This record gives sequence, C-alpha cells and structure tokens, in this order.
Amino acid sequence: MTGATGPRVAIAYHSGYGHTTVLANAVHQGAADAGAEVTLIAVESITDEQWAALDAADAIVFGAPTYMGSASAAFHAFAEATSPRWAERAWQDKLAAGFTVSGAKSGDKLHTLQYFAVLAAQHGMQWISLGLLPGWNSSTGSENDLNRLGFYLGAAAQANIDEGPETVTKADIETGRHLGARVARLAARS
Ligand SMILES: Cc1cc2nc3c(=O)[nH]c(=O)nc-3n(C[C@H](O)[C@H](O)[C@H](O)COP(=O)(O)O)c2cc1C
Repeated sequence: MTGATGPRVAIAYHSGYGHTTVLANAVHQGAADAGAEVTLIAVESITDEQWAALDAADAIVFGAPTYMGSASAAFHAFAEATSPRWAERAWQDKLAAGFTVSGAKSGDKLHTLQYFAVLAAQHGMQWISLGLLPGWNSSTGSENDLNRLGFYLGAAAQANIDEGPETVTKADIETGRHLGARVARLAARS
C-alpha cells in the first residue's frame, strides 16, 4: 500500500449499455469511502496513463457484463492486452477482485467471475472473495438483501434486459459498494 495516502485501487471494467458502469461506480464509492485512492478505467479506451495506474495499484478490480456466458469481448481484448505484463510478472502479488451484471438472475455470471479469478491467477495475483453470506435464501429474506443473488466469488448484479442502467437495484449497488470497501480494507492491510 501507499502509506499516508491510503491504498491504490484500480477498477478495470467494460460496459456495453451502462448497467456495469453502475456497479463500477458503486465499487468505486465503496473503496473511496474506505480510504482508497481509486482509479476507474473503461478498458475499451484505456490510455497509457491508465495502464500505469494499473501497474501502480495495490489492488485491481475487474468488471464486465456477462455476454454469452462470459465477460464481454471488449474485456477479453483488454485481458489479452495484459499478456506483456503477465510475461514480466508486473502484477504479481497484487490483490484482485471482480464484479459482473447479467440479464438473467443466474445468466451464467459465475463463469464470468471464475474467468476473472483465473485471469488474476495467471498474473500471480491474490483473489479477494465477496465476503458475504448469501441473501434472499430464507423465509425472512428478500430481494432487497445484500448479496441477494448469493455469490461468493465476487459481486453480481441482475438488470432487466429491457430497462436502462437507472433500474439497477439498490441491493446490487450496495453489494458492489461492499466489495469496493472490502478490497480497500484488505489492500490497506497488505
Ligand atoms: C451480446 C450479449 C450477450 C448477453 N449474454 C447474456 C448471458 O449470457 N446471460 C445473461 O443473463 N444475460 C446476457 N446478456 C444481457 C446482459 O448481460 C445485460 O443486459 C447486462 O445488464 C448488460 O450490461 P451492460 O449494460 O453493462 O452492457 C447479454 C447481452 C448482450 C448484448
């Protein structure tokens, strides 16, 4: 971490239609509220300065919508562009985490989160789980619960395919904020 200025957290994400941007902003807010310096990077237009921010980060959070059962193509293009850093072990031992959004309640989001974890492992990074019990899984639970979709590997949100980003649910936004805060706290400890 960076000492007096707090840990550096970078969020590298893609969003085709804005829903994943809502989650990225939530992760950003959670990490910033927990004291991190946060850089938000849209990977489809990443600049040299933003690559440098990734290299300098204590933790990188990967985010993408789930398209056809995995991260979107734009995110995959970014992941492939990290291969020189993979060869140099540039991100070795950094912390990593991930989030995704899909139209269906499941929608195979787990596969996207698993893909992020594998990408992190290829870079020698340390994966941070969501760290929450599942919500909405008992007679007293509801769709307003934190982690309402019951993921462990990262933050997952569901947004109806015929509605805009403004309809992303508060529970999913709060789950994203939780992940950001957790990453910042753990980055400050390492
Ligand atoms: C090409 C494409 C593929 C998609 N594949 C899936 C999928 O596999 N599972 C799912 O539940 N939703 C799928 N969706 C729906 C998106 O995941 C959903 O609309 C999401 O909120 C989009 O996020 P974005 O606005 O950040 O792009 C797909 C959407 C598109 C455009």
